[in-house]
Amino acid sequence: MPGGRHVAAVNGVSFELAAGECLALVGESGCGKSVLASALLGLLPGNARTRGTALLGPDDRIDLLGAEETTLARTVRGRRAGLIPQSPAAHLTPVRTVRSQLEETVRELRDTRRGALRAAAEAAAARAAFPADHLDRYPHQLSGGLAQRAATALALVADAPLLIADEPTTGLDRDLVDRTVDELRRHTDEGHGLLVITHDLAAAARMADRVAVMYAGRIVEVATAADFFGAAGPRHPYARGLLDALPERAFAPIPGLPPELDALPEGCAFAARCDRATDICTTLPALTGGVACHHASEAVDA
Ligand SMILES: Nc1ncnc2c1ncn2[C@@H]1O[C@H](COP(=O)(O)OP(=O)(O)OP(=O)(O)O)[C@@H](O)[C@H]1O
Ligand code: NI
Repeated sequence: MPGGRHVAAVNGVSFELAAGECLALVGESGCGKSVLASALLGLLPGNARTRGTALLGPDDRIDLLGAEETTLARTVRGRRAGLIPQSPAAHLTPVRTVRSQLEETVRELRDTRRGALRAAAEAAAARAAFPADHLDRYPHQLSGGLAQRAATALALVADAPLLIADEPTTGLDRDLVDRTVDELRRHTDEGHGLLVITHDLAAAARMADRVAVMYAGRIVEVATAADFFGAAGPRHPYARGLLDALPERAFAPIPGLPPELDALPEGCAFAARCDRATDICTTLPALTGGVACHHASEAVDA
């Protein structure tokens, strides 16, 4: 960071994602979701440091955190791991139309004959609800929502075994959110792995097999979507707070603010906002059995 400050944006994160599975990563703004996505794809700024391993398999397993940039650029990004970026407009090539970018991707990745290129590009656009009569536009001629759908179409056409979608439905109205979510679910069911980052818990409930909740740079809970959104409910007090904040539930926001990432407490980062916190919360709870909370196994007042 400027001024030589050091920010631990993501810490001790560990999870698995299978082919044909969708994992939703949720959590408040600034908790480290996009940094995690960028780290996995080697897209962090040059002054960022990563530690650990992130294996992408099953064949030709590669450690995404240890791989050389040239390897990531040539063989991983776009081919083995796709990204729908959080700011899609900035990632589209400004001087080329959406159609030409889609066709180019098809041409690079598949052995498609010329006539089939156009059809493949148009099919991908349709899947992402990108209107065919806008295909010949340049990125600067697109609204935010259209740029979002263009990025989704590009990711779908690239057909990578792993797709990381960072807020793929921002700026879309509910109808389009549902269409996009259903299309991404279909993509997952075709055998792709999907890590979807979202603020939209309703979208997560609609598409995810499992949910990972991030708070101040750490994963504090991983649960099946059925448990998380169903009768069992989340077990981490923060995760419960996220659900309770929804208008269709208690509509009760979590009081307080998350800690600054350059001034994290040694213990549980949520303790200062948590009504269950006790002395033990000054030590860091490990993620065991899917939850990182000293009080997770205690009964909750309804
Ligand atoms: N290049 C950078 N240099 C320094 N700090 C950064 C940099 N990029 C991100 N951060 C910090 O890392 C933290 C995590 O940011 P990140 O973008 O991952 O959050 P997020 O969970 O994706 O939030 P949002 O939901 O708003 O997209 C933030 O506090 C941010 O200020
Ligand atoms: Ni983000």
